[in-house]
Amino acid sequence: MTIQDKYDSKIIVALDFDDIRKARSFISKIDPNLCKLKVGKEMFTLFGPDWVRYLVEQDFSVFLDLKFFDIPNTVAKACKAAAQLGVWMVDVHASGGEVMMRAAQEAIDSVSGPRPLLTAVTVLTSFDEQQYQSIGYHRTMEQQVKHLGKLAELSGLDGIVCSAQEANAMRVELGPEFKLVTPGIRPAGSATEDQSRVMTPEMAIQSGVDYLVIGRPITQSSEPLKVLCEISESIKSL
Ligand SMILES: O=c1ccn([C@@H]2O[C@H](COP(=O)(O)O)[C@@H](O)[C@H]2O)c(=O)[nH]1
Repeated sequence: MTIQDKYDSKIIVALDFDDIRKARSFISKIDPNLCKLKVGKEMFTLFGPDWVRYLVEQDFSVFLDLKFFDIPNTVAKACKAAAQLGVWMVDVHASGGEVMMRAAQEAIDSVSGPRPLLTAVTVLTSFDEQQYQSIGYHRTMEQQVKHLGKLAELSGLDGIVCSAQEANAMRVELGPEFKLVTPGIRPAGSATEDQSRVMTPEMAIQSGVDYLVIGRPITQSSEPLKVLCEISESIKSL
């Protein structure tokens, strides 16, 4: 049984702050009904598991986005440790392969109580076709996302991290229950920064995405709460 999703928000705010006071100030203004939270490599490296535990204690659904990619035993142990923190979602790289993903799933299942969702990163949303080809894959990027999505499904995972641009095709390929988690979300007019495969929140929801990961357009704004509420409102009736 997976950890119950008590709150139905589809927005996951990427908490990529280097200053814990700023992160705490942002969190003090929101509540778990409004959004879920993602802790990635920066905040985890700076502030560690105590920061994750704190967010879980505040009743937020936390996505621990450390994108594990290593030999099966190492990834399995890391996933087990993540599950013990009480997070709602954790991820690995699908490129780690079926044996690694199955080991991660089994490790998470071995933890008593409800378990986190386990998702797999397909092709990073910062990649465009040219950057992707430069690392030597023979498939097109969309074929590769599809291939890794199928591999994640075969390995028993709950969903994938992909770009919203691939969501329609992945929904057809992977069915209605498989979770589609999409970074690279940019409200109209926002800077794309290092993201290549982007989509607006409204279009992403209409493409069948389950969860929108949004970082800088909210966290770097002078009015983060206002931006978050506007995005939340814009997808409410979709
Ligand atoms: O393919 C991926 C996988 C993960 N990410 C993470 O999502 C956020 C996006 O932040 P923005 O500021 O909205 O660009 C960030 O934490 C990434 O590590 C991703 O962007 N793409």
